[in-house]
Amino acid sequence: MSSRAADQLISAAARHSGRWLWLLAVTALAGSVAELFLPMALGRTLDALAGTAPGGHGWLPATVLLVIFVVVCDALGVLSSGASGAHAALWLRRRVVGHILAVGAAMTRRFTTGDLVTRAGVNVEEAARAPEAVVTAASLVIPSAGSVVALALIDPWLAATLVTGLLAIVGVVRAFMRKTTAAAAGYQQAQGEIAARLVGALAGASTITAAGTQDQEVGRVLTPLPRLRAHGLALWRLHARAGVQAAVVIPLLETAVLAVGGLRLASGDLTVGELLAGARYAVLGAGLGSAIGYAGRLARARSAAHRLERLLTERPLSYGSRPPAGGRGRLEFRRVTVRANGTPLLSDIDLVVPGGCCVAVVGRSGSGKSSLAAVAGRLVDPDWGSVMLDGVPLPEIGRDHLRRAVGYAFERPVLLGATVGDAVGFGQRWPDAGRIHAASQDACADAFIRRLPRGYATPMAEAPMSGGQAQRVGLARAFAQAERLLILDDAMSSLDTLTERQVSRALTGRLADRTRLVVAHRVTTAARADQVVWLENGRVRAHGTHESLWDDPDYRAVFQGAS
Ligand SMILES: Nc1ncnc2c1ncn2[C@@H]1O[C@H](COP(=O)(O)OP(=O)(O)OP(=O)(O)O)[C@@H](O)[C@H]1O
Repeated sequence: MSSRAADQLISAAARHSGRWLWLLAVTALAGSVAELFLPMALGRTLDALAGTAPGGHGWLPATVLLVIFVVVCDALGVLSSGASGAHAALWLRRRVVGHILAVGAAMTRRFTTGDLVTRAGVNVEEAARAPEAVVTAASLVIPSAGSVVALALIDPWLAATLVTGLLAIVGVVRAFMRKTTAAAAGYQQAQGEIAARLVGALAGASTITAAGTQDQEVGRVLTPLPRLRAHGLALWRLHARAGVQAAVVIPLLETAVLAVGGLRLASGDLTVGELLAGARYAVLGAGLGSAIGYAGRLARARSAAHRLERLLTERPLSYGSRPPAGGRGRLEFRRVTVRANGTPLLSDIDLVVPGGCCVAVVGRSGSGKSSLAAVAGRLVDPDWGSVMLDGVPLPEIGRDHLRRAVGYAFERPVLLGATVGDAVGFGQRWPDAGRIHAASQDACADAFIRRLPRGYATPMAEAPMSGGQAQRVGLARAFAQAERLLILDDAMSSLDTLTERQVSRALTGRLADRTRLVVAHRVTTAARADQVVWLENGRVRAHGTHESLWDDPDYRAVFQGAS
């Protein structure tokens, strides 16, 4: 992964930090410049009070004003650094979450849910701190560079001493930053793994309780903990070592400048005021040592930005702008191949489903039925080949057109929306109550929805549903949406026989004006369909009517065990 891409992401976040980052830069710059003048003003004030410099009484109020100015700049700096970080996080989070959802199903094939949540949550926060860390660290260079110039004006020997010490500090900061970036990457990786395992365990909470394996599960979820600890300790060790090095180098540097200044004072080449100013400039110049804190923050931010960049390189589905051509939902697969991690899930599928036809997709578990359903309505794109709806390749169809034309129902639907009615109308720009009710009737959901305390207006949180009821609402959602192509991916598996028969009747009756692709395990579903596509190991083993295939004992074996 290139650190250039991560740096570009940080630059983009900086550009979206709003005016606050500018305010931070201006206050940091102004405060640093004011701090530069402070030692000189103090030195002049002392010389004036001691009577070694003429007419210096104006220096005292100027010094007081400078101190007030520095304090105000500090306060504004704290405010603007927080606000700019919040703006950067907002922009990054929108970009990352938007991208994750735009890539869709393909994203969850490559990253686990817990890992994605960690990246979009913790890592966004960390990366968003980079712009502020860069600006603040850059502002530390100004007092150091200015101190070198000021010391050169007072005495070149003092300046040479400071430069030598600053080179040592820069070396410490650079080494610290390099090592911290690597340790932070390991830490964030382990964090993501723990989150991924925890989300997996929560999804299987019932299984874990039923198996009584909570204790083992805690151990499994926390398996990456020793690695997390090791990286955490490495980070602390790096901080501590750099802190000690800075704690040694900074006073040594200040003492060295003071010692050289003392010698120059003794030889009469410096005044007392100049020595005081020189000592203050040495402290100011050595302030570069505090860049270690910002370097640490920047290192974590860069490794977090790497992790975000890794997500952003996943290609989202891009849509064309064409409406689907006229037709009844003729679906055509041409040499469609889908792979995951190098393994073919579907190979060379050539298939034509006539418009308005009901096709059952059958096959043993793992034969590729869901994969076929996923490419049929463009939840994912095939790696090779193409899928066409009424003669138009799916990627050329505009998103709104495509999503209106195709409706999906799944085995375990996730019901989104504030109310039950919203969940049925989810995905429609202007949900139509009549359409929602009709779709719910076709899915045998209307009766139980009306029995809820507030019917269709019942909030989802107050409508706990069984697996079969959730499937019926999921079916209703698909029926309400699909204008041309309805894809049911094992979406009736939890329905009782009577309900399944009623929904099937709607599928071959009121919904028969659109093409229907029904992934099924039940022999009755295959028998009711106009055609059956029989998949085996990701290939079409046979295609025909159920009756014509039934003579084949291998075909009959597909349904053994299923009702
Ligand atoms: N994201 C993925 N990454 C890798 N392999 C996958 C992925 N999704 C599915 N597979 C594999 O692809 C094959 C086909 O899976 P698919 O879900 O399409 O089968 P299916 O016929 O629908 O199975 P079932 O009837 O059990 O639902 C399986 O071997 C499965 O392990």
